[in-house]
Amino acid sequence: MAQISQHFIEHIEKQLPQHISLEELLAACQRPLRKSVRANLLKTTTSELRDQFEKAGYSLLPIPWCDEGFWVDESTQPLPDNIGNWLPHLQGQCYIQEASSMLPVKALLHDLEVNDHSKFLDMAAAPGSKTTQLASLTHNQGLIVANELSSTRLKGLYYNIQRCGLENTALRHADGRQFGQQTPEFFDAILLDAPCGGEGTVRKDEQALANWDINNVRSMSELQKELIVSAFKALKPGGRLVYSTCTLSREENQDVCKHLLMTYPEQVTVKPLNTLFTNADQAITEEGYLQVYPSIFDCEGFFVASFEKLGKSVEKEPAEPASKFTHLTKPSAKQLEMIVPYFNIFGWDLAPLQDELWVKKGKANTQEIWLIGKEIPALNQRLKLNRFGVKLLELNKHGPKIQHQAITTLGHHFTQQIVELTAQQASEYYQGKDIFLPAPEEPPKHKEVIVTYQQNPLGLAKHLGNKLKNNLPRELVRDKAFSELSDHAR
Ligand SMILES: C[S@@+](CC[C@H](N)C(=O)[O-])C[C@H]1O[C@@H](n2cnc3c(N)ncnc32)[C@H](O)[C@@H]1O
Repeated sequence: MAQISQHFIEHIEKQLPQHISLEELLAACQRPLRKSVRANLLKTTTSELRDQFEKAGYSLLPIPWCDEGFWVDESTQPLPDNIGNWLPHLQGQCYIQEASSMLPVKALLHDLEVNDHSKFLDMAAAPGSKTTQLASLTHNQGLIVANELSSTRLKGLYYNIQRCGLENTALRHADGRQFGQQTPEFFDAILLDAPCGGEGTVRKDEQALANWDINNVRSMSELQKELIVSAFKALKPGGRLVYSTCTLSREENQDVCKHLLMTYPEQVTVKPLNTLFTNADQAITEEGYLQVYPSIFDCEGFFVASFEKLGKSVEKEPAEPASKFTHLTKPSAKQLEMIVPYFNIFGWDLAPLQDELWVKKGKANTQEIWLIGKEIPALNQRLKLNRFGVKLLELNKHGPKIQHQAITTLGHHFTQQIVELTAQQASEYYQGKDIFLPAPEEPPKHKEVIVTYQQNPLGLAKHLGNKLKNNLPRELVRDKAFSELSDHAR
């Protein structure tokens, strides 16, 4: 049972809009949260994912604001706790994401024109539910900078970005408050899913309101105000800023938005969210923000506000560029003569992307070939990016070797050297095991093969005739990987 501090109850009672009853809110806080999942359109379709759940015996309910998301009815069988080890999850076809947390990206993209030059910033991005949602809905178009302050959480973000096949995302490990100064008026759209008190998460975390303290709310609000101003400065005139939290207190929501409006009275306007989805008006505030209480729509509490930038907020030119691509060089003609034919073996013609190839010095006399989007070099002049690009190859004295990240991120380009696995074999592959072939066959001339399951690339293996030698990176091995959801639901 959720423990709810009396101080919180007294505080929120004063702030509730007329149509929200305190009793209903407190009762909703005690109900367990419905689980929801979102299809990653970079790796599957919504209907394919629905089929996988329905085949396992689950009924699904649509989420009104997210066509790719659905609630999973657990009344007949619960979802397994270790759903992260389920093959479609490991392959990045789905993301377990709270329904209301799917709102901010929907608001960010609502009527927004997106093209290959669009620049997005996800200012507080880990563990990546919204970064991956954004890339899924924009089909890897443009460039996303995913920033995160916590180094521990950055690792999870990187894992999810790779798992979900994001090609266009650069990671940054910095305080979001730096962007306004370092990249003024640079991004077309910015999501600030701010660090917050998490009051809306009590249905999932019974302790979320146990030790509630107004002082924490106030200090969080100060940080959020600095972050929103930084985000606004980093936004191009005409650009879109979405501010969101999973908390309920006005101090961390409306007051933060008010601070932005008061700081830039001439340059900012609210984009009302009342038409974002059918029934959005049940959650709309008088300012045009969405304030989802756990008692409406039966999900987590969430707050979402959307703004448009009308005019410049920064007069000064940005400071000198911070860093250059000092550790990267362009491939030589000789290297290109090796790289391009090598990828032809896998059925991918890399020649049109030659301008995006870079060489980096690897470990022990190896060289690495990276594919780095055209927009990144200019951005890296301004910001020190921590991780970017897709590692395609390692070159050593034995020749080139294709890399795992190339397979999972760019797998759709590869048409040759493919071995399709059964569900059982795919689970064994993720468990780090070699796959013994029931009928030994002549190994192909080129022994490196891409293993797929349901046509989705899982990684690399070496075809030795009687077995496929597992080449999955050790850190991605999952001893408990499984293929059948229903077998694990008990
Ligand atoms: C609400 S969570 C983000 C959730 C994420 N957007 C998602 O959907 O998966 C807020 C994140 O902000 C990070 N954070 C805290 N202070 C920050 C700061 N000053 N700059 C950037 N990120 C910060 C936290 O570590 C946390 O990961």
